[in-house]
Amino acid sequence: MSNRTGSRRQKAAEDGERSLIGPPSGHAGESVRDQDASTTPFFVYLLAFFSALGGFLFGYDTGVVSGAMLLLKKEMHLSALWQELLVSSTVGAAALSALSGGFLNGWLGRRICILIASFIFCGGGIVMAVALSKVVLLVGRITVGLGIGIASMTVPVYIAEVSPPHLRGQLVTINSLFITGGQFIASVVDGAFSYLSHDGWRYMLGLSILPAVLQFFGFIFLPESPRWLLQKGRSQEARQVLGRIRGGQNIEEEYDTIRTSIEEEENETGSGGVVILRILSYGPTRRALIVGCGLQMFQQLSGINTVMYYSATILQMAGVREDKQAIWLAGATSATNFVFTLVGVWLVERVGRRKLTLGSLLGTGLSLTLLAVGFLLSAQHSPPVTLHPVDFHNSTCRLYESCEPCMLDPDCGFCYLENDAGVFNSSCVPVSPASTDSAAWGRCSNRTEESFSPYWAYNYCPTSYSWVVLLGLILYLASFAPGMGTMPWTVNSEIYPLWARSTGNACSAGVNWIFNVLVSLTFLHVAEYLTYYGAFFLYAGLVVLGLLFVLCCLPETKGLQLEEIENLFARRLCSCGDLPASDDRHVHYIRQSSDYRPAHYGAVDSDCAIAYITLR
Ligand SMILES: O[C@H]1[C@H](O)[C@@H](O)[C@H](O)[C@@H](O)[C@H]1O
Repeated sequence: MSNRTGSRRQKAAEDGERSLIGPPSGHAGESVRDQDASTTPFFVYLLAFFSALGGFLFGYDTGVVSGAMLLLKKEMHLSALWQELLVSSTVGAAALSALSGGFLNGWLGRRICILIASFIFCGGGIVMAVALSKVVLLVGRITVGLGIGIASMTVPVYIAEVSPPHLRGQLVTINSLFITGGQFIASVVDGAFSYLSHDGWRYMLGLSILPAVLQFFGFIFLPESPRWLLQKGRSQEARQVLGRIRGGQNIEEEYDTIRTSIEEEENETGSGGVVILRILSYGPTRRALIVGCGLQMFQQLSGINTVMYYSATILQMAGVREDKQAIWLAGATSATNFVFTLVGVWLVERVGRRKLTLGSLLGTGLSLTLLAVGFLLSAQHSPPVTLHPVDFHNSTCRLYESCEPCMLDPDCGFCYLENDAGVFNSSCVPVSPASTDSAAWGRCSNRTEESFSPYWAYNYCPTSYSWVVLLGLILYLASFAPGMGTMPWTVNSEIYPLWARSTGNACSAGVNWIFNVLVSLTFLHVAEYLTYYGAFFLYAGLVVLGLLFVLCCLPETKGLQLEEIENLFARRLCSCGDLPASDDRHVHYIRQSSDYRPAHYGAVDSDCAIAYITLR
């Protein structure tokens, strides 16, 4: 450890002690640490609101497409490939732009990046609303994806940098609330415009222009992050902005901490060269990056987007047969996701990031297991195929004896009648090449609304165990949303030192989007090989790995100033044994900080001083 690092630690230790005692006498006002909600200026909330509109657009544009697709595939005669392209191209573009957003963020600043993102959102929205062909529509979807990527990595960083420490977790988590809020509003808009069978999709996709315009004009008047300004040597402006967002509080301590931290970071790691290489070659930032990317990876490996995407199918299994009804009820799924994200906002500063994430992972793992058991019971009691119509094309569908293997084959669907006694007169027939909504031929190729017309089940089987799956779905959302849905974004916004923050967030957001594409693109294939219950057992297993990862690697960042958090990664990432307290200065600092009980150390060997901190 260099002397400089030691000196910064020493200063941090002193700051920590100072904060325990309160501001020295003669201080002009409260320091930022001592603020509480009653003294937090309204301006900070305003900044958080306008930035989080980026999160709203992220949620809206990723969520709205499922409802729009139901209309689009009929109006534009979209093949399965085109449907897949229109959904995944946005997520793929988001991955690319999130990765390159790090450079833009460091170069142009947070504010300009948010302005660029909202401008791109407007452009993409307009292109989609007026698109006359599927190719133009694809261009629009890629454009909004570019906006989503930049917004997803910039907004949490901006909010974290302008927030006072005691509110930072809550304000950054509001961005996640806006993401799930965007997904919820998208499902309501989908429901409302689904009645407009001609051009309804134009309104669904185009409505995102409104929040984008609001954010663009809002940000013309809002300031740049003071931390970025100071890093760029624009100290006068930085001081002004800090004064403005702290609304008359004493900003000297915070200003000095940021400035000292920037100077020392430059001395320790140098200022030239490729940032990602500097991050990887410097221990504390390398460890932070592993934690940040790991959290984002496990967020997506928990299967959230698969569960959300297939919620309509799950509801159909549960007996919801009408398309429109399924769209509205899928809205209830995103509403549940939204409401439980609110619980996360409420809990983050009360229980801290680490406990929230651990609790969430535990619940997510258990509910995924319940989902898997529900699918297993449904598979074991899958209705038999009773009719075997002559198939002139010799498709594989004629070989199946029950619904389960039939629905797992992407080329087949289950056609059946149902009364109080259950399913009868059922057959397994090929799906129509034009649309998965009907069979290629036979009774289910031309269905009518009449009560004796057969049902067509594609991708699901009717089952009496649907309540287990439904319960699993609700418990899943209730446990995922408050912790795993929010904390990866929140923690990433705070764990990197200033020089590495843009690049660190770019990488971890990129990892999030890459795993998002991977999980959604592979789900149907995984289900084909492992069956639905196998796929959900697999996700549950991955969540257990995530639980171990968080248990061993995620330190608590609650209440610390951004400049102090780097210290938590000063030693090797530890595993979960216990080690007696040591005299290390860092440990001393953590122990003195008013937010904590004497620290609890987990370690594998004596080289490893801090693994985690038990909160009061
Ligand atoms: O944090 C968000 C949120 O949980 C969303 O519901 C999900 O769709 C996103 O992939 C995730 O990053």
